[in-house]
Amino acid sequence: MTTLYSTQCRLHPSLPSSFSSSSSSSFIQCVTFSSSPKRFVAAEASLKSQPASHLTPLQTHQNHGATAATVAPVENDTLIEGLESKLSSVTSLEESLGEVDFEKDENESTVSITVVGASGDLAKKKIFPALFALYYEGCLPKNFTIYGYARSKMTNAELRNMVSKTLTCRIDRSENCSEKMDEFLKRCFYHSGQYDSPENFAALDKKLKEHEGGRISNRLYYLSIPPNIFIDAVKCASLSASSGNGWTRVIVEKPFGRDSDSSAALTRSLKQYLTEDQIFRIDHYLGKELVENLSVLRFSNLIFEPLWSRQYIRNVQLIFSEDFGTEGRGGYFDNYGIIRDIMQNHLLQILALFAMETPVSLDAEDIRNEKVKVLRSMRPIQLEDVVVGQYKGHTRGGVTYPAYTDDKTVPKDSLTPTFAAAALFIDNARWDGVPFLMKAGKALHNKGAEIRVQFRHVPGNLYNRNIGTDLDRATNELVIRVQPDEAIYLKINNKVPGLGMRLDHSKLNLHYAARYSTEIPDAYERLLLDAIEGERRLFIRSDELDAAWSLFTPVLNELEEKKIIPEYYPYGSRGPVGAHYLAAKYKVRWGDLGLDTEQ
Ligand SMILES: NC(=O)C1=CN([C@@H]2O[C@H](COP(=O)(O)OP(=O)(O)OC[C@H]3O[C@@H](n4cnc5c(N)ncnc54)[C@H](OP(=O)(O)O)[C@@H]3O)[C@@H](O)[C@H]2O)C=CC1
Ligand SMILES: O=C1O[C@H](COP(=O)(O)O)[C@@H](O)[C@H](O)[C@H]1O
Repeated sequence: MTTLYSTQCRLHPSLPSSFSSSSSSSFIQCVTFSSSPKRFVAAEASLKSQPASHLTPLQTHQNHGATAATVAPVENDTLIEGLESKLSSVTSLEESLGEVDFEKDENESTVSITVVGASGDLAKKKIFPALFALYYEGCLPKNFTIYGYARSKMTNAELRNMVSKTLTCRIDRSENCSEKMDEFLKRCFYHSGQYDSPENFAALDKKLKEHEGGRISNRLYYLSIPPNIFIDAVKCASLSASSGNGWTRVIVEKPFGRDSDSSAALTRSLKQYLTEDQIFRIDHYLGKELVENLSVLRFSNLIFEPLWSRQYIRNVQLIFSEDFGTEGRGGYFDNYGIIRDIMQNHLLQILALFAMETPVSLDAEDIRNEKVKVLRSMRPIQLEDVVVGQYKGHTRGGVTYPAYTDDKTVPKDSLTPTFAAAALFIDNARWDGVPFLMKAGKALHNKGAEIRVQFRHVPGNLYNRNIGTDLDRATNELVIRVQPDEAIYLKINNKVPGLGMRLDHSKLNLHYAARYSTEIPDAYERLLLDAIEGERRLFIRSDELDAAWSLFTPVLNELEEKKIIPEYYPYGSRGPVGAHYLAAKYKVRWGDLGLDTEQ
């Protein structure tokens, strides 16, 4: 096989002795890509004060390997059964799995990834599987170690057993899957400790140093713990387990506070121990393939950008729905509600990317500057422009679905919204008067996330007095289906073939499963890789966060102070009817009603 190589370099700031120290010294990381499966060969060289503009940004985790063959659905089942049987052998891993004998070259660097809260739901469900996927794809650096850290008592073997149960291989490239899993698990270790114990973190530091073997050591901490212990963990990691000669970064999970004040307090506390550059606030929706594609769609296609304004767009809809309730997370959820859980972060981030002006470049700061401008141009949200709902129990087909307040961790009289719809406006020249409608809910009839862009009427439409289709309703609509079954489609009016003249509303459809044979990476894969590479584009900067909270805090306070009673909707329904009145107030019809959907 011919192997093609290309090398790209990026400047990394190095923070030698503690989290908060600043240093003018930097080093360049060069990564060589090849078309062979082992395509990631990292070499790092020390360099002082090289201007970042001299460097090409890295784009590592795209597909550089050979294109995989499409696997027919019937074969997938067989493949999955095969993987399951391989997995069962991995689950019996013992401590004897042994540890990796890294080659020790002091000029090389290492990356140690510590998952703080490794015993928890997110770590098991998302973080370890994403790390394995990166390893499987050859995207992790050569010398890496993964540590799980939590209070639970576990041996390395027990952690490996736990982790192995959630690992899967790419369906389209399952070669050597169980060997890859074994290799990966050999790089996983566990350290039990308290989140507020400098001594326990010092013991972790000692173990990390043994793996790092005197080389340049880069450390990534993923805080997969409840927010009330973020600061304890950051403090201890900072004081006792930061890198001595490389970078130290911390990924912080949401929620970042519950309003402007608590968020600002969290940022202030984090900044006692970390610089802004070290904080990677994750919003996993930014790592989703179609959300990342938004900018590509807008800025690399001539046909969209000229239409992207109040002149042609009538309204924009951002819709999130889940067909299950808060099962198992009611304790967390009741303190936050759907507006904080989904709207203030995931949907607002999408809105900002959707509405921003063309950034100066693809650099993180240029993109984030544009997003902040959008957020700061937004009109304060009026209580009359918000509808809240809460799901109630429902029996269908002999199955009883619980009410939100049936959850034992939720107070019986809770008013916390599990559904919300809101109308938002951006008071700038591009978007003046265009309603951005958001809708998010749990325990609805389906699961999905999408962006719908409804265009204006065709002026003086020749076909208006026609002809099979009500053209007042059949305006163009661009739908970006983020999940599931990713797609981008444009609804257009088209002549029905035949001798007569009849129009129908059809779709130009870019359906990812049909167009691309590769599996779409999970959002956490992209974001973890970016954090390892120091790419901040998809992480939230503190001023973005402030602007997002400034927008939502007043209306959240008003909802709580006025004890607004949510509109109750049955589990599994389409949500409160109030959402339709809200849309109608702005002469909008929700695009996800299903009446004109998807042939
Ligand atoms: N789960 C999910 O789908 C999502 C989670 N998140 C966020 O990610 C973070 C982790 O989520 P998740 O894994 O669900 O959280 P968990 O509730 O599962 O907590 C993670 C771990 O933290 C420790 N822990 C839990 N509660 C406490 C406590 N009160 N005091 C000290 N330690 C505690 C436990 O480990 P031990 O007892 O072993 O120390 C637990 O295994 C949270 O900030 C959450 O909001 C964000 C998006 C989605
Ligand atoms: O952040 C969160 O996201 C999940 C939905 O994420 P998805 O990637 O599965 O769409 C949501 O269930 C959870 O309540 C929220 O905290």
